[in-house]
Amino acid sequence: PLPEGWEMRTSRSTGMTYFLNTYTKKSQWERPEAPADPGEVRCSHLLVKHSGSRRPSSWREENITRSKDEAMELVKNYRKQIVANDATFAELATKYSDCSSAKRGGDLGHFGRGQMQAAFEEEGFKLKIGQLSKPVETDSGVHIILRTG
Ligand SMILES: N=C(N)NCCC[C@H](NC(=O)[C@@H]1CCC/C1=C\[C@H](COP(=O)(O)O)NC(=O)[C@@H](N)Cc1ccccc1)C(N)=O
Repeated sequence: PLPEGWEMRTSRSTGMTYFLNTYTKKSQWERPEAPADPGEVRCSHLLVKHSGSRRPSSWREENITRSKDEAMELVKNYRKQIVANDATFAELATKYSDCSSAKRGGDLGHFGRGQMQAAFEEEGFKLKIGQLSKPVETDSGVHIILRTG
């Protein structure tokens, strides 16, 4: 079968088979090997900054001094609470995320490729809708990402 998100079509002019990415409506001749790239995704994230963050300050804390290891521990703990249904992603992001998106339960809206830092983009585009990422490190700090759209 074809990987997720692709459809097989026959060219009306040449009768040749081609493949359509049903998300971006782009087509290609080669048979796809991987699920179709969604073009853009919608994600929420919970960011825990640390002393090595590119901007070690946030709405929560003027001067962030925790170590990267402490940030990683916090993120793993938040992830455990979400997976155990002890708290929702939005509740924890609203309370603890060092990103301004905390005000929106962590929602970043939709974004395409080339907008976010590489590690964040890679994970965000890899997640299925509704899936929670493992901890992801960027120059901003340590994130957990929830794909919502
Ligand atoms: N929607 C966009 N295109 N906004 C520009 C994103 C820039 C991009 N940001 C990142 O890659 C990380 C991952 C997600 C958030 C983020 C970092 C920072 C926090 O880290 P800091 O910059 O203090 O190091 N939050 C932001 O940018 C926020 N404006 C994101 C946002 C907040 C509210 C509503 C929408 C988006 C980058 N290329 O640096």
